[in-house]
Amino acid sequence: FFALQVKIMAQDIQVQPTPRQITVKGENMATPVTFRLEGEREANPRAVKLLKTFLGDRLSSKGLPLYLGEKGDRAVQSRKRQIPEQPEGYYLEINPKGITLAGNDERGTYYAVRTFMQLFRDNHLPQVEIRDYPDVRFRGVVEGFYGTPWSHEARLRQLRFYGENKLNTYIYGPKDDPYHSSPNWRKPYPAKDAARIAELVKVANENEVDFVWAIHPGLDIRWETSDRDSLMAKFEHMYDLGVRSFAVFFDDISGEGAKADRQVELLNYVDDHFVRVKPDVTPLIVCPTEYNKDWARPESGYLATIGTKLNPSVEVMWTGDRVISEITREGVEWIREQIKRPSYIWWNFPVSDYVRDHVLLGEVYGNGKDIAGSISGFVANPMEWAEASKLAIYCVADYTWNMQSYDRSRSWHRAIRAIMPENAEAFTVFARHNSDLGENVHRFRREESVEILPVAERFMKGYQEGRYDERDFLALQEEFERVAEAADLLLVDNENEALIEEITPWLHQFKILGDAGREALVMLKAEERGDRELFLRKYNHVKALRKRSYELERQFNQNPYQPGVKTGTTVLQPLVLGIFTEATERFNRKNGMDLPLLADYLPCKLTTNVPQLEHLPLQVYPNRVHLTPLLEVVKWPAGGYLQLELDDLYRIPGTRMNFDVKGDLSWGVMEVSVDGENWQVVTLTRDARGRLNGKWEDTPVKFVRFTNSGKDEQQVYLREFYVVFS
Ligand SMILES: CCCCCN1[C@H](CC(=O)NC)[C@H](O)[C@H](O)[C@H]1CO
Repeated sequence: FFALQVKIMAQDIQVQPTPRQITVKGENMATPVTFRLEGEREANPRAVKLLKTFLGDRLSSKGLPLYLGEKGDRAVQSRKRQIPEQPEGYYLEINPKGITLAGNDERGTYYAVRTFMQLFRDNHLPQVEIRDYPDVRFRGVVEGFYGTPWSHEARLRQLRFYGENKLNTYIYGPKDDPYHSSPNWRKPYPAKDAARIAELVKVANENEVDFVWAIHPGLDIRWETSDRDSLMAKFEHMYDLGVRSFAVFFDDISGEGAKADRQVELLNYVDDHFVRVKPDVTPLIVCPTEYNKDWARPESGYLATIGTKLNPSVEVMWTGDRVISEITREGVEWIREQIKRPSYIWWNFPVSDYVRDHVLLGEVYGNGKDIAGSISGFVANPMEWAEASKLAIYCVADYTWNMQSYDRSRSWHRAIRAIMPENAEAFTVFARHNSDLGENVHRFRREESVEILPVAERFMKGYQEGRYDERDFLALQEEFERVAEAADLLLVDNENEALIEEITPWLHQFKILGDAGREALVMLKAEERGDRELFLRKYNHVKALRKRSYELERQFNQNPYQPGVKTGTTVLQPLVLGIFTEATERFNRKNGMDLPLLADYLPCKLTTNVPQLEHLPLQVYPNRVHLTPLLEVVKWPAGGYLQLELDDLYRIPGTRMNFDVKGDLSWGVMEVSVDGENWQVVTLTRDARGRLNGKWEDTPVKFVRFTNSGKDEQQVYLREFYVVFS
């Protein structure tokens, strides 16, 4: 019986991340009024500071002894053999004779204190022994996305969050910071920015987080000593600010900067003449140009060069089989062969810079639990929404510390309670329906609205076949009510104002979705009962809600890539549209009316024979359609075309393309057609910024296409491509 009881008690002891081994040694004990701290002179000063701040006036020269220190320190000598050998491992013991917090190294001691703080209750302490250590050596976040870099305050909050969750790495590499990348990577930071970096380093150290400063020189680096010296000088400048961990990113570049042997020569030089001569700098990290298997060209010999010529101590990053992909055992073993060392995973989730109108709040899943042996690090690339990214980061902390025990749902629920303790329920509803990315260029998708999906599918099928289960109807009604409630509760929540500020546009959209869902269900019943007056009232209400939704789309989160605010796109939005459409069509038939359905914009179909454009989502507005811009270079073959087919005949008062091409654009031809057979050429003029503009005011047309009519493949950046209709 006792063993069972002990087991039950072990489960209800919640420590984050999940420790490797907890043994309950007896009943809970009363929390001592005071503690006598032993070992503070030798122990990790950051651990001492954290513990003393936490215990405050419970510290005294009398009281229960609390032994703190690293393996070899006198205070924890008697427990030396109990301490795990692994880096950052620790041993924790609480019993009526005393408490031991002993690390295998300084960080281990710090983590023992963090665990103790989580176990602490004012009136009782569990009698436990914990032996714990992380699966993955380097764990954390790489701020490596395109778009608005995180604010200084957001970064400070992140570093404290990492300290609480035993993440030990933050890599500073925002693509749009001009001092990280071109044009100013050669220049020192202006004083104000430099002071902020120095503060980040200080707070990172307090939280036992390595602040890794990354440089992204590849867009315009010249393989001469002058640029090598510029890079060295910049690293010295960062060293003077307190930075002790460095990275070089060669991702998303082409041309000169992408040459493997030149990169390796530079990296080995930096390793030999900077990293290894400084007494306290951690191993250099590089993000290679071929950073995923999809882009790896065996014939280029790029990875082979990295594997055979790059100093073995340099860490090599990897995003998996594709730019955005789940990390599998097979995948990490493949890359390990190529680069002749474990890879340092750069996981491109929850980054959303290619689906900027979505927030990604879903569970962290799909990565192997058996990859720890083949990787040296695992850092997540987050969204530009720092607080919202904490949900996934919390789960990554859990997963990378103790893979075998990782449970995606348990971790996700704990993350929500950690981030929004008061409104955890409301935030859970919101996060459930804001997790998928929608159609996107990388074709990476996530589950969304998992619980309600079977009910929604069964209900819609039943409704269309003329009989549905009333219980399903009520379940959907309940869900839409929860959606509306959650939105309002979160909009007035003040426990995490930074988070609410980030997601407010999506909360407004979520409220509209909840209201529209409930009203669409009322329409359905009114139509069934033949209650014309009520039906028309609710019909108009839903259309008004839809219009408000569009207005939000154009007011918030404007950016040149995926402007707007999408929520519940995979299940709830289609469900509302489906119910509204079916009810309205039935009403029209029964009453000889022709109420228009929701102008779900003018449907517009894209067809193309340019591989990279095949799955390009369109941004469609009542009178415009935009192609989603692409970050990577597009290879446009000779004869390659892109065609937009409209639902009706329209004039085209304006069309604009920006391919970011300095040179000749005469290979590009724009044509329009009524029937898709006979085409007329549209005259294009090139404006001062190199953009192509055109219009077609003659007979209305149904098709617009753009073709590379030259004989060579063209390489362009799809910065902007839109067509206005009227
Ligand atoms: C240009 C082709 C798209 C690449 C997209 N990657 C980038 C580079 C990268 O992944 N490096 C490892 C940024 O980091 C970005 O955030 C992330 C996802 O959009």
